[in-house]
Parts: sequence; C-alpha cells; structure tokens
Amino acid sequence: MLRSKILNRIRLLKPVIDRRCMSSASKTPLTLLEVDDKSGIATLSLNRPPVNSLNIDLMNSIIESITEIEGNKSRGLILTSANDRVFCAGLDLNELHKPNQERLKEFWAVFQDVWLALHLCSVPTAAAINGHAPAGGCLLATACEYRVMLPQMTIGLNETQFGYMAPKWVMLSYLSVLPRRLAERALTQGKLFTTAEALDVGLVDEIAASKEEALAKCSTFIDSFSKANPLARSLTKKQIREPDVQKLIADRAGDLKECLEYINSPLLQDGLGAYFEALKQKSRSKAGKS
Ligand SMILES: CCCCC/C=C\C/C=C\C/C=C/C(=O)SCCNC(=O)CCNC(=O)[C@H](O)C(C)(C)COP(=O)(O)OP(=O)(O)OC[C@H]1O[C@@H](n2cnc3c(N)ncnc32)[C@H](O)[C@@H]1OP(=O)(O)O
Repeated sequence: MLRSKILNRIRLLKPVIDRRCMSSASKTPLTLLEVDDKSGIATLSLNRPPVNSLNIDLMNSIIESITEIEGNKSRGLILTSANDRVFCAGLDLNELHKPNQERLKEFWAVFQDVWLALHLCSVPTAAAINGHAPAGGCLLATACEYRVMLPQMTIGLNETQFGYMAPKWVMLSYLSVLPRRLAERALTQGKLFTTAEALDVGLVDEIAASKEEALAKCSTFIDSFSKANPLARSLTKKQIREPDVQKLIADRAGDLKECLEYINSPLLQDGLGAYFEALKQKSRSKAGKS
C-alpha cells in the first residue's frame, strides 16, 4: 500500500516522457507528456517538426498518452504544441496524397480513434493553442472542453479550400462549439478564423498573451472542477457527448469506406496535389530556395 503510494508520488513528481512513438528521422518523441507534481495536471505537447502534421505515429502517440493520463490519475489534460508557431497543421497531407491503400485504411481508423480518445477522455481537457490550428488541428482543439489561444494565429475547418468535404463527425465538433448557422457558413467557406474572430464567435474561450499564460488559464479551467465528483463529472461529460460519439461508432466501417472513395477520387487527388505543391512552393520561397 505504502509502496504503491510512493510509486504514484514518484510518477507525479517525475515528468513522464512518452518514448513509444518516436520520429523515425530524429528519434525524438512525437509527444511530450509532463505531469505537474503540485497540480496533478498533465501537459501533452505535440512534438513532430516542422508543423505537427498528424501521421499515424503522432496520432498513436497522442492516444497512448491519453491512456497513460487516464491511468496515472492526472486531474486534467492540457493539449499544446512544442512548436511556437504551429499548434497542429492538421492531417499529414503525405498520408492523403497518392496514398498506399492499406496504409490509408489504417490512417483513417487511427484518425477516428484519436477523435474518440480525446472526445471521451475522462479527465477535464483544455487546449493551449500556441500556434496555427487549421483543419485537423482545429479538430483536436474542439474535441477538448476549453480553448485558450495566442494572438495572431488562425484556426478553423478549412477543408473546402483544398477541395475536401469534412466528414459528418468532424462537422459535429464544430457544431458543439458554434451555432449551426455560423458553423454551416464557416464550413462551406472553409474559413480560417483569426484569434480575435475565433474569440468573438466562441470557437475559443480566451486569449492569452503567452504560452505560459495560456497554460495557466487552462489550469484554472481544470481547477474549476475541484468541487465536482470526478466520476460523476466524467459520466456527465460522456452522457452529453454520447449522441455525437455514437454517430461515428455506429458506422465506423461506413465512414471509412466513404472517406476512402472520396480521398481516392481523381478530382480530389488532383486538387490536393496542387494545394500541397503550392504549400511546398511557399515554404521554398520563404527559405529563399526558389
Ligand atoms: C466524406 C469523406 C470525407 C473525406 C475527407 C478527407 C479529409 C478531410 C477530413 C478531415 C479533416 C481534416 C483534414 C486535414 O487536416 S487536411 C490538412 C490541412 N492542413 C492545412 O491546410 C494546413 C497547411 N499548412 C499551413 O497552412 C501552414 O503550413 C501552417 C500550418 C500555417 C504553418 O505555416 P509555416 O509558414 O510555419 O510553415 P510552412 O507552410 O512553410 O510549412 C513548413 C513545412 O511543413 C509542410 N506542411 C505544412 N502543412 C502540412 C501538412 N498538413 N501536411 C504535410 N506537410 C505539411 C510544408 O509543406 C513545409 O514543408 P517543406 O518540406 O515544403 O518545407
């Protein structure tokens, strides 16, 4: 009994670094997980340079970290980025453009899994959005219960801008934070909101001047549950989220089939190819390579 108490204490004191999913290029961990010894709040930092784009390994690392947080009795989870400019650039376009079919199936299933894991995480969740959060980056943030964002960044589900329609369950995340009329307009326009606009419409809850302040505001949000019974809180959250979650769970295979057909269609592949090339070109010109 005493031994397990001490072990738990050590686990809280010592930052836990997730080493299971490493970047193959640099052998650095794709997520960094630290648990604050005083508050018991876990901070999960996305750490896949250059822009934290979501490939299979990064998403698996996020899921493993969430499982670990739920197992180590952390009081809450703050999702943030180790990169000062980009919270998360969304899905890794390398996984969607000219994909290997078997890998694409696995990729899409893990994408569904990461959304479910964040959506159903039993502890309070908050996103400290310390950089741009387009598409899948916005999705991670909206799956959390609270969002604090740094100024002069952008956030939004911009899929229509690169020729994609967001799947139904992705749209549900937007509908959980935005009024229907606004969500419809923003989704069809593929709008990227500036930080100020995002606060104005309620896509984010607060603005912070620095990453430290964003983390502190997220901690304050998590502390706001100190008087709630953790089990009752978690069951209430699950109950409220149940209809959205069920829409995906009830037809995961159908969603996979629909998405694979959609992603593989020549028109979408061409559009995505052009979008990705423009992105690379922009990056090359920035680096003075062209
Ligand atoms: C019914 C069936 C529906 C099926 C639909 C299928 C899919 C849609 C549904 C799901 C929702 C989610 C979709 C997505 O997330 S798709 C990804 C969309 N992401 C974006 O559009 C963001 C693109 N990136 C940017 O805008 C910028 O990079 C940035 C994030 C604002 C950062 O800007 P910064 O100036 O700091 O960096 P660079 O632009 O110079 O980029 C550096 C480097 O990273 C590469 N890169 C950027 N984003 C991605 C990415 N998402 N995937 C892979 N690679 C990316 C970029 O090319 C540069 O690399 P290089 O080697 O060229 O230097």
